[in-house]
Amino acid sequence: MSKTSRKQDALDYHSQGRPGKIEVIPTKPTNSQGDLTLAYSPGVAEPCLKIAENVEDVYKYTAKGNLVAVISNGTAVLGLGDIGPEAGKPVMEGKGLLFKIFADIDVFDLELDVKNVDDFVKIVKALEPTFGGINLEDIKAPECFEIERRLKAEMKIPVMHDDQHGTAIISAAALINACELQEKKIEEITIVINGAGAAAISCTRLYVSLGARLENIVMLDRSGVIRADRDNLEGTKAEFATKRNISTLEDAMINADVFIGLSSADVLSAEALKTMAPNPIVFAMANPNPEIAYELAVATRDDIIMATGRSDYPNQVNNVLGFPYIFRGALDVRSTSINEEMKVAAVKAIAALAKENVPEAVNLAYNAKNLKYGKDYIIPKPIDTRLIITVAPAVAKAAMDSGIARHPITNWEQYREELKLRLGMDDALMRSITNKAQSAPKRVVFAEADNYKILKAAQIVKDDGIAIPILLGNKAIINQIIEENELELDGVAIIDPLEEAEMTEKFAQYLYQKRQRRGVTLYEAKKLMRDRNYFGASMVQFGHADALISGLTKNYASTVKPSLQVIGTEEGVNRVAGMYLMLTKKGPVFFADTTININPTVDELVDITVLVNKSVKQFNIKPRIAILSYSNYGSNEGEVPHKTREAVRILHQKHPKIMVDGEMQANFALNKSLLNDNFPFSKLKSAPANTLVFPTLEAGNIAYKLLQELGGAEAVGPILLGMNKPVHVVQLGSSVREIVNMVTIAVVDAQAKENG
Ligand SMILES: NC(=O)C1=CN([C@@H]2O[C@H](COP(=O)(O)OP(=O)(O)OC[C@H]3O[C@@H](n4cnc5c(N)ncnc54)[C@H](OP(=O)(O)O)[C@@H]3O)[C@@H](O)[C@H]2O)C=CC1
Ligand SMILES: CC(=O)C(=O)O
Ligand SMILES: [Mg+2]
Repeated sequence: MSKTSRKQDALDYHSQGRPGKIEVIPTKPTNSQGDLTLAYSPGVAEPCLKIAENVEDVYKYTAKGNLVAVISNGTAVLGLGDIGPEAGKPVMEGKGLLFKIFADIDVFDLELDVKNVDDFVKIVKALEPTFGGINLEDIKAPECFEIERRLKAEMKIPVMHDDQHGTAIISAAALINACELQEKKIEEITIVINGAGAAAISCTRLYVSLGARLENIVMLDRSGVIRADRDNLEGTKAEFATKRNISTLEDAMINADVFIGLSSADVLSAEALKTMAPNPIVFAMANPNPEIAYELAVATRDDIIMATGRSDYPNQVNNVLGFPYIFRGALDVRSTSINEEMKVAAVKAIAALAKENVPEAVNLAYNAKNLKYGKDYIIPKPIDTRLIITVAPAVAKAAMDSGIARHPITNWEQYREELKLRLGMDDALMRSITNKAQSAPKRVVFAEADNYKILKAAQIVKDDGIAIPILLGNKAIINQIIEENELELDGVAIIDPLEEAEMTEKFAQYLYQKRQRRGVTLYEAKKLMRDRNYFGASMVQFGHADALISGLTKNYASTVKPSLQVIGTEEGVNRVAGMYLMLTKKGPVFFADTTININPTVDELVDITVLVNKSVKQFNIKPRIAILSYSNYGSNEGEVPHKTREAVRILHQKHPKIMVDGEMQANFALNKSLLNDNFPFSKLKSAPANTLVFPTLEAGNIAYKLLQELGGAEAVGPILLGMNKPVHVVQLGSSVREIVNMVTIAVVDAQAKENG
């Protein structure tokens, strides 16, 4: 993409639709006159009076506790300089957006037309009743130091100048890890800091508090090296003046271990970079363009660890990794400020998280196969949802331990769950299914192990203790994929059916016995065992594995067939069916049949419902089943209303314990009041249905796909129902996440089948 089109894209992004990037959305119902009476006059007077009696109640009755002001006067906007408050507004709206999406913190961005420190402090101080915290942004040095110092001293809510401390925290975490990777000690490294403003001063102070030696640091501003003998040195600059007899960036770079850029674009040359010590560390953090272009730096030094403030290169060292979570932790314990202990806790939490295995969603988002702690991954990626559950609790705990928390957290497990819910990570059901799987992992055989996605999923389920993978396929090919992608599958069994004469003989004999009257000869049975779906199913049948996963590379029907022939259906069950677990914004809902029975008869609908009822219980959920149609309790005639009505009648008669009703339309099944108002006799009147049985495959299939695309629901499945042993077939081309989900379900299925 050309530079011009990127610029135009950025302008379009901001101008199209509703201009800007944020809006205010009510959090309470506003549909009726009654709602408005509560939201505004006269109802609103009640919380007003409560707060007047006890001012702390402002946290109970208003949004204050989750509201942060992002405040700037536009004097140091990114590396663009003093461009004014209006010109800085897109950045402040951007900070607001990041606060919201990464930490569910609401923001009002306030751009002040004020340069004078006294006036600035006076205005911000007066905002204390409105906000739970103050994030100062892009205010130039040296005024920013006094502004922050005075506001911290005079306000009882957390105040943080992000460019100073957010940047210091994240770059310190990155520096600790980069030193470790380059085998350097922080106490010994020589550091060149280019820039002597808000960010540079605060970063340097933090590095010193973490062990860096003042005498090993050279700081530069626009006039060159800050030397003790320079005239007119401002207070903050004097703190880092060097005694060395050098003047230029080029002088300072000779043999330096680390370059920290917090100045402006393209000020570091390749020539200067060449003179650095072996294994140099370069954080060129000026935004939007770094002190040296990423490509130039890595082309100049192959022993470098290179980071920028940008999201489009590896190692984004940007305060976005810090401020959302620091404020989240501070707000959640209602701390009176953000102190050193909280900052250091954030540094340690961020640095440690980089060493953990990277979730697949992060790999996918960055189009990476396998991000791993190393030179190109020294700190976590901003979209990593583990940041909130790692950094915010660390910060909150540090606030409590250092005695500045007014609202301590007592149940950390619950707090972490709440944090997950904040990001819409409400996959509580999937988490509980995962926990269940982890409580007794089972051996899962992967029929298509000569595939990267399958191997990656195998690694994840192994790492997470969900399953013990068994890989089927050609050993050389599988090992080559593992090696090429740096997967970690040491100790995992790889079985090539073509090398397993004994097992093949045993499995073929079995299949021959089962199918000899259905046209299968022993010779053919042996040949079939070369197909990994037959071999894998046989392994499960003979107890060499507990579950089979297949289907990524073949169509559904041809993947299921071998298992049906080898394993067959459950005793007393005549057919199999497919079910999806839909993780919707309103909670989990099961859909069936979405995969197998095209136009089920009445009996088939009954069988499907019985299978679904049994399977939903495996997930510790009490099934509440609605059999769907376009008709409600006889309101319409036709083939579908008739067969669904008849299925319900038989179910009520033969399976009275199953909580099922219908026929009904989907909105009645899912809306308790609608159902109660119109059909108060319904068996489902006390709560909405959580399981929907569709009259035809097309209805089920279309419904789940619409919900996925338009409703943003995650579909887990299809869960194969009715097999005698756990066999699960992923959809052609599934993602790693979908495969992992399927394996988790297969393990829970295996546990249930083992326990009868
Ligand atoms: N990646 C990240 O997370 C962050 C990056 N930054 C980046 O850091 C830079 C500075 O921001 P901030 O500290 O807030 O701004 P300030 O205005 O407070 O400070 C800017 C500093 O950079 C110095 N400077 C500017 N140009 C040069 C140059 N060519 N050579 C040496 N020094 C120079 C200035 O020198 P003088 O004192 O002589 O004017 C000043 O000391 C910006 O580019 C900003 O985008 C900032 C915060 C976070
Ligand atoms: C990232 C940031 O805050 C800045 O560049 O100013
Ligand atoms: Mg900034």
